[in-house]
Amino acid sequence: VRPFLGSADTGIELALGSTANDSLPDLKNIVGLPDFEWVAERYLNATRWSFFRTGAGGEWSYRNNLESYGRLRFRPRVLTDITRVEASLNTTLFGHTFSAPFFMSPFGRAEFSHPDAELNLVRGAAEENILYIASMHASKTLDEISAAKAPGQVTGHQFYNEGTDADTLAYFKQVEAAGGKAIFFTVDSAGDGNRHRAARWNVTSVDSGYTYATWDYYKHLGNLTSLPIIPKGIQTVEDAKLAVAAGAPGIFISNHGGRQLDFVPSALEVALEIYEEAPEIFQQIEVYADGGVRYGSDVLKLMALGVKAVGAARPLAFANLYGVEGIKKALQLVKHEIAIDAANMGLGDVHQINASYIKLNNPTWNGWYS
Ligand SMILES: Cc1cc2nc3c(=O)[nH]c(=O)nc-3n(C[C@H](O)[C@H](O)[C@H](O)COP(=O)(O)O)c2cc1C
Repeated sequence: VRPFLGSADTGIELALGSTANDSLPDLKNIVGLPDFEWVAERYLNATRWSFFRTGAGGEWSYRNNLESYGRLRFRPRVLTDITRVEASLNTTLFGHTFSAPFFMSPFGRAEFSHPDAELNLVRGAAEENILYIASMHASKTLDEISAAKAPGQVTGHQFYNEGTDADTLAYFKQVEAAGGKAIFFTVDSAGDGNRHRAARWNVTSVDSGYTYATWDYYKHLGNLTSLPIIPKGIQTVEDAKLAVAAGAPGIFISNHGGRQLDFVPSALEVALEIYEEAPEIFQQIEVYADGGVRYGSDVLKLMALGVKAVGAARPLAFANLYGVEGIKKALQLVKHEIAIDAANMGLGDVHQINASYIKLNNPTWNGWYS
């Protein structure tokens, strides 16, 4: 067992270490996404903390999600005009324009960090014009989430195959009525997740049991809705190709935050595999990714390989301790980091990033960094 640096030491202990465990530090003292996790670990009770934090098995996938960004180096360019980079962040996803190439990944049981649960998530997303993808296992009902939406707000909705076609059709109709514009079909959870940390507190997956889902079933789902259906949980280039062949308008590279199967590749590793073996996929369809994203630089590394937009879940679950203001602050921090990091890489337009801005075949790629 080697020591694992879950979060870089950037001095939060020195600054906020005297905060009592039952109080939240002032939001103005939060300087980055990892700070919300530091707060949550001290503030939440063991059951709630363990539900959000858990990974599968020995949590190697969880750690690797965080650490793999640290193995890839940038190749920044200098003396280019970057003064308009902030204005370049707008990103169009499934035909709708948002303020950044960043979105909020779906997670269940948001009530564990705030009584208003998903209502804060959807409201914060609206105020910052960021895509929010609601979990099918949200604490609030879809009607409640829908009622909290701003007029015209575009949301995505996550789907697990857990019932009959009639149940699925009813859910899709509800999503459509709620103004949902895309379905994210979670495909990485065919079996239950082996979650030791969560099992100790009896808060393992909400989606347990064995799930029937095949590529034919994926195609069949297209008969039940006209919304784009994006498979969430793609982890190999083979499956990325099968998704294209099945007519998917997009794919979502994800390992469920390392919560389903231990020893699976991080999003960065999967994106690299697709980049090396079938780079045309990034042009053919929209590619989304998440897992361990905590800094603007993580977003940029995935985008350099061709990923269109990048998500995070746990940081938003923890930011929700502060309600809507926490969600807004988290989204503002990420947007700002993406912009200033892109500027320091010499990018006048964040969407011009490509693989020449990262060092492929770096000797540290296969080694541990921390
Ligand atoms: C507490 C929690 C609950 C989650 N619930 C769902 C879910 O209901 N559906 C789903 O597709 N993914 C779910 N996920 C996975 C996230 O959508 C996302 O893929 C992953 O957490 C990203 O990694 P990150 O938490 O390191 O950002 C959940 C993740 C967490 C942490």
